[in-house]
Amino acid sequence: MENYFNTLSLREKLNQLGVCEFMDVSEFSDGVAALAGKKVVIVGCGAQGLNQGLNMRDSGLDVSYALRQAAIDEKRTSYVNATENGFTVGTYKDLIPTADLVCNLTPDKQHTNVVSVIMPLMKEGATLSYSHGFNVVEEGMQIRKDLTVIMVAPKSPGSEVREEYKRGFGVPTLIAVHPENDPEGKGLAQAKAYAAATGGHKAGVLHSSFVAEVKSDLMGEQTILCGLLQTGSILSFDKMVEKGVDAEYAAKLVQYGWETITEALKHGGITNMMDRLSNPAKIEAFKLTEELKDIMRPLFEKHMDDIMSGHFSKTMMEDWANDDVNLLTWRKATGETAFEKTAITSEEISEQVFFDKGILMVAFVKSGVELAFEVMTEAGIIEESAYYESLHETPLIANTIARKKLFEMNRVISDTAEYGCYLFDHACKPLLKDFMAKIDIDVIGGTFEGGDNGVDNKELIAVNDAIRNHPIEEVGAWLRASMTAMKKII
Ligand SMILES: NC(=O)C1=CN([C@@H]2O[C@H](COP(=O)(O)OP(=O)(O)OC[C@H]3O[C@@H](n4cnc5c(N)ncnc54)[C@H](OP(=O)(O)O)[C@@H]3O)[C@@H](O)[C@H]2O)C=CC1
Ligand SMILES: CC[C@](O)(C(C)=O)C(=O)O
Ligand SMILES: [Mg+2]
Ligand SMILES: [Mg+2]
Repeated sequence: MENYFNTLSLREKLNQLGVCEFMDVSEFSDGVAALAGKKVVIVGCGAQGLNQGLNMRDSGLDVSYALRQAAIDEKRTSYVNATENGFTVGTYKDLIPTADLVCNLTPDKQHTNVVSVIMPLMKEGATLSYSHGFNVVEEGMQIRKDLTVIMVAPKSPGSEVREEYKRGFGVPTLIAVHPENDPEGKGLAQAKAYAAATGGHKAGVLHSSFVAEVKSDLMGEQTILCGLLQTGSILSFDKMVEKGVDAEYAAKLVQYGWETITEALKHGGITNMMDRLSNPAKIEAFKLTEELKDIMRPLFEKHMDDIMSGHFSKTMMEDWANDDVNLLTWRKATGETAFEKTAITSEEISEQVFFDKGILMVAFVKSGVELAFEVMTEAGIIEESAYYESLHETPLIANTIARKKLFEMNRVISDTAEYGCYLFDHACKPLLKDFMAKIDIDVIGGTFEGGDNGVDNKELIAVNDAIRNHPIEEVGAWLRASMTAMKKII
């Protein structure tokens, strides 16, 4: 097998990277009809498997779970999750031959093994689906020609896929049909029905390609979504403790700070997040952001370049073949950071205080979101996709840190995201050494001395203009407006 993306001509690479059409909610008027009465078998019952399955069943689809024999025999969490929720569970041999749609929701690392075992069991003309295209794009998995291959990729952790559905909504979702496997031309209709069954159509569906989804998803998770939140957590906490802030207070400010400040992104983008600061603090956060962007831009570009060339996937797969030595070493090191180990204070921190004492964290978010967006779009990823993979998903990942710090984030995200997160974090922290040496508690954990709160008018106008006119603010405004409009119609 060889990297599928790298087999394409430059023209075809650019074509597939540029596939991105925002689908109007009216395109989902058939709802789940294309899958009604069909047998849906999900392989794997983890973060995405369980939550997507619950949504699909509630949307009227016939869903069961095929688990590996050992998971059934040992009554592993996947088995318990599926059976306690009243789903039929069986082995691959029991269920795969009966399936019209097989949803492969096992970890990416296992896809070649799993697909090689289930493919011969699939009936003629059935459909195989993924929620991330790594196996097809980076490993070049070849799928039997009679099978249709689709992708329905929620831009969200599995837990929020379920929570949003229960609220009567959904999470933005990318759908695609693999151009090499659409023998009957039914892939798009089925992908739309699957997205509707998970609630994604109520939040915004992008008709994308396997290639565009993989390259943007890997970039988002490695940089702003997980990598930079990890780096920012560790550096912010360590700085506060070094400067004498109570460690338990510092731990709370960081653990809940990301969630609180990024909530402002959901409502009004970076503009709104920055507007939550006083004028002098906003100008200071802006300056810190500009410095951070200059320092980190080459690292963001390296991650994008390595993802595009296949170097990232090649080296991660080498680690898979080497018993995950890097992943496990990095995971252990994360667990041993002082931030992870410090209990949090019971002292209340009010919502505004997270902004006022978290100016550095605001700067980390702004710089990471903008850099990820800029570098992705420069590489040919369409703005809407880049928005979902940066600004939109940051608050959803921040929620996981609020639950149980970095451990929870790295548990909930996929194996590829966890690997990429550590890779970025280990490269980023040394890069920020000189920058962090200059940081004091006026921008993290303490009070910003804004004097009499006065600012220079011209400087404030220039800063506000720069914030509001970043391209991510323009695309974000209309995507958020579409989400709100859909919420109102539905
Ligand atoms: N995590 C997320 O929120 C997101 C994930 N995705 C994508 O969704 C897919 C699933 O990821 P995720 O939900 O994180 O996966 P999980 O790590 O949560 O694992 C899913 C399930 O796979 C089973 N499994 C593990 N190894 C094997 C194997 N060798 N054979 C068969 N089953 C196995 C496990 O059950 P058991 O060990 O009991 O057999 C587990 O229940 C991936 O493609 C990922 O990229 C997309 C968007 C977000
Ligand atoms: C951000 C990580 C992710 O891509 C996701 C939850 O969308 C993943 O692979 O887990
Ligand atoms: Mg993702
Ligand atoms: Mg991912």
